Amino acid sequence: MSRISVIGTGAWGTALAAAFTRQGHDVRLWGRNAATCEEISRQHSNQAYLGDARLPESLTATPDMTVALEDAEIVLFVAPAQSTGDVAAQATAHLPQDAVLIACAKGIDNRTGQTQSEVIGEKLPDHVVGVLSGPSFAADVVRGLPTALTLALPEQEMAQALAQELSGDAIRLYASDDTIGAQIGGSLKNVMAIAVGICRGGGMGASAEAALITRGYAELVRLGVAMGARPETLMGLSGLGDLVLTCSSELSRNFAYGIAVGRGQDVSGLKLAEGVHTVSIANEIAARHAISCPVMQTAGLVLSGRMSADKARTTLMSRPIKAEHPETR
Ligand SMILES: NC(=O)C1=CN([C@@H]2O[C@H](COP(=O)(O)OP(=O)(O)OC[C@H]3O[C@@H](n4cnc5c(N)ncnc54)[C@H](OP(=O)(O)O)[C@@H]3O)[C@@H](O)[C@H]2O)C=CC1
Ligand SMILES: O=C(CO)COP(=O)(O)O
Repeated sequence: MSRISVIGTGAWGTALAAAFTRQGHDVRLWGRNAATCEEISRQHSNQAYLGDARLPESLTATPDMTVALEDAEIVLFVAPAQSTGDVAAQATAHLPQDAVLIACAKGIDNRTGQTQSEVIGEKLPDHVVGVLSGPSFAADVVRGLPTALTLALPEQEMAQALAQELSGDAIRLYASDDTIGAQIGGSLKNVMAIAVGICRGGGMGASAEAALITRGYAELVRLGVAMGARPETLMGLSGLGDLVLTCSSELSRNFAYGIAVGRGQDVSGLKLAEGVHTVSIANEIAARHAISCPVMQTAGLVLSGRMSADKARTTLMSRPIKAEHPETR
């Protein structure tokens, strides 16, 4: 049994906290909203983010970092990607010396281009920093449905030991030492899911969606490898696995966001879609590495209002004809 602290009382933080509590760990949640913390601790629900899902009675949440992080052995960072740096800075004064930190948000810091583990590592340089990522909807995990994820730590043995410790009936963890690779899939699949959503919302057909997923995956691999990911990691749960989930279910907020854009609907009230915040920096990084990413680039243009969904379709369809796998020829 481990003492786990979870930073973030949104859908994913709360779902992970519930799942690890059910697996017998001593879990404490931190959230910035005192009323949500009170609801989790006393009513065992988080209506705003997880509707009627029932949380374990022994799970408590607090807006006080000192209380949340007391004696923590493992700390999961689960605030939205662009706020990870802020919450990591807030945690500095309260973290036990040996706590292992795990980045759970999916996105690239749009000020620095850093992955989540790099952001955390910069603020908290004396700690081991790992990554938890893979195909997993909070709505499934909070209900105890089976999920498999990648747990990456800088050393394989350490990852293996922690994967063993944290796996249980509902969460099965696969160990990896590719911390960069385990974050690229989760960050870029959000952008691809928006692109595929635009295609769905624009009524472009299932064949076009399959083409976008496949060509989007080719971009994800090209850019991921340039950023330091191992190709096999991108083929795994945190890459292909998450791309498949997010591009095929309307439970995905990124996919749903894309659908709304494709239909020409107002997106201002929609839930967090991390791809919207990652697309520009991902395109910047691709340009820096001279990696061709037409799907991501087109998605960026549509999302910033500089291109219509129809124009995106004709742009992608009229690109020069080329080999499917130029790198193998
Ligand atoms: N939902 C899912 O199924 C999954 C999500 N993820 C990833 O987890 C991350 C978090 O997503 P998720 O929990 O779903 O998001 P939600 O939108 O459900 O919740 C976001 C939470 O973060 C809080 N928050 C927002 N800004 C800040 C800030 N600046 N400082 C501290 N807390 C803040 C919000 O608090 P408040 O209520 O006060 O606004 C809220 O509790 C994302 O990167 C997402 O991609 C990964 C796997 C699955
Ligand atoms: O990352 C997720 C599933 O693995 C959740 O996807 P959305 O953020 O698009 O809902």
